[in-house]
Order: sequence, then structure tokens, then C-alpha cells
Amino acid sequence: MNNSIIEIQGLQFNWDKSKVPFITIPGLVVLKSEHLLIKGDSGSGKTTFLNLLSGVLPLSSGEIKILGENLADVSSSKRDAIRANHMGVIFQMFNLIPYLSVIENVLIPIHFSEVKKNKIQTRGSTAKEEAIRLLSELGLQQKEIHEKKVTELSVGQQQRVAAARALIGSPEIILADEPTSALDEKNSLRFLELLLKECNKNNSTLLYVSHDSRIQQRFQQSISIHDFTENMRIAEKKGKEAMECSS
Ligand SMILES: Nc1ncnc2c1ncn2[C@@H]1O[C@H](COP(=O)(O)OP(=O)(O)OP(=O)(O)O)[C@@H](O)[C@H]1O
Repeated sequence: MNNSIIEIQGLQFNWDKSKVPFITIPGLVVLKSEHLLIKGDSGSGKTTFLNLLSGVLPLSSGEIKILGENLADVSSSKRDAIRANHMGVIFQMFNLIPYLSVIENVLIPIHFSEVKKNKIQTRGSTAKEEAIRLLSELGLQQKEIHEKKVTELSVGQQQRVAAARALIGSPEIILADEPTSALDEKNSLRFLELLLKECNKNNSTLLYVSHDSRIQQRFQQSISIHDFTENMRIAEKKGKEAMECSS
């Protein structure tokens, strides 16, 4: 059985198509339940890569298959549906809605996906019960869950709300874009452990962007966007030099 959740072939991207691509990924397969660390310098293209994977940005060259579906072959509404039904995203800035309660923030994905809603119902819970369970598992106290506004939570607590929102409905893929950049080392590690635990429970595949290579041993696979692109440039340069020598 093919266990791959994400398959990438010949991906190249630049905002300006006439320029040399700054993202170049010749090939990458990410398996079910696998945890992938995405490294790279600031501005190397990590967020752009996640946006290509989630279908927010259309592909200009190459192939990304999500659960066997090639994003380049489907309409933008189908890409939106794949994202809503099969992915959960933790954004760098969390993107919580300040006028909604903590629980309402976590429930947002359920309003966009019958698939996620049905998964929760099949397990005999309501979406609200599941939101509360996830928030508790991620370490929020009852008072924070039920009484506080999201704007009254600390950065670490907001990040846990954002994680619960990504995890609700057990999507096959969790994309986390530097979710711990505002936290100290101890809290970053604690958050990562909680996230890994929840992903393992659901067999979710996790793609986790971080600058911190010290966490690498917690992941089965890691890629550096910068290295891929750099290796490609070196190969292209060598290829050109070889051509010039032989002519
Ligand atoms: N909407 C956009 N239009 C044009 N260029 C963009 C756009 N968004 C990002 N870029 C550029 O694309 C490059 C990659 O940006 P990206 O945000 O993907 O990097 P990153 O690796 O996630 O950075 P950081 O670690 O600082 O968050 C940068 O040079 C950035 O200026």
C-alpha cells in the first residue's frame, strides 16, 4: 500500500517567473505519521513552501501531490477543499480572531469542513467537547478555556489555542510555521512535545518549520529549503561549466 501523504517532484518557485527559482525541491516524499522538520535561513522560502503545499499559492512548475491528488491538476476551489478537509495550519502569528471566544476560535475549521465534523461525530463527541478536550490536552486551564478572551491569553497560551484549532477534526496533515518563535527554549520544547503527542495519537503527518536545528532529533526527516536550492544552483553551474569546456 502506498503510505505517502505528500509527494513532490521537480518543484521550482519564484514570485517573478522570469527569475531563478529560490525554492527548488527535486523530489520529496513524506509518509503517513511522519514528522518533517523544515529548516532554512530567514527569507529562504519556508512560509512560501508551506503556502504551495497547502494550495494557497498556485504552482508554477513541478508537481505536489497531497493524498494522491496533484494540486496542479485541480481547481482553486478543490485546493481549498483539500486544505479545509485534510490539513490543519498553525500560522507564525497564530491568526486568532480577537472577538471570538477561545472555544469558538478552535471550532472555526469545523464550519468549513463536513469531513472534520463527521470524524468527530463518528468518535461519539460533539465539536465543542473535542475543542475542550484538545485545549486541556495542550495544557490550558479550565479558566483560560471558558472565561478568558483570546486577547487576554499569554503568547504561549494563544499558541496552544492555534494548535488546538489546527488539530481539531484530526486532519491527515498539520503544517506548523515557526509556532514557537515568540517563546523561550523551555516552553518551545514543551509545546513541540505536546504537538508531537497529539499528532501521534491521530497518525497525523507533521511539517514543522523552525530555525532551531537542536530539535532535529525529534523528527524522522528534515530538509533545508536553502540547501536544496543551493545544491541545484551548484549543479546547474557545474553543468554550464562542463558544456563550456566541451564546446
Ligand atoms: N507575497 C509576496 N510577494 C512577493 N514576494 C514575497 C511575498 N511573500 C514573500 N515574498 C518573498 O519571498 C521570499 C521568501 O519569503 P518567506 O516568507 O517564504 O521566507 P521564510 O523562510 O518563511 O522567512 P522567515 O524565516 O523570516 O519567516 C522572501 O524574499 C520574501 O521577501
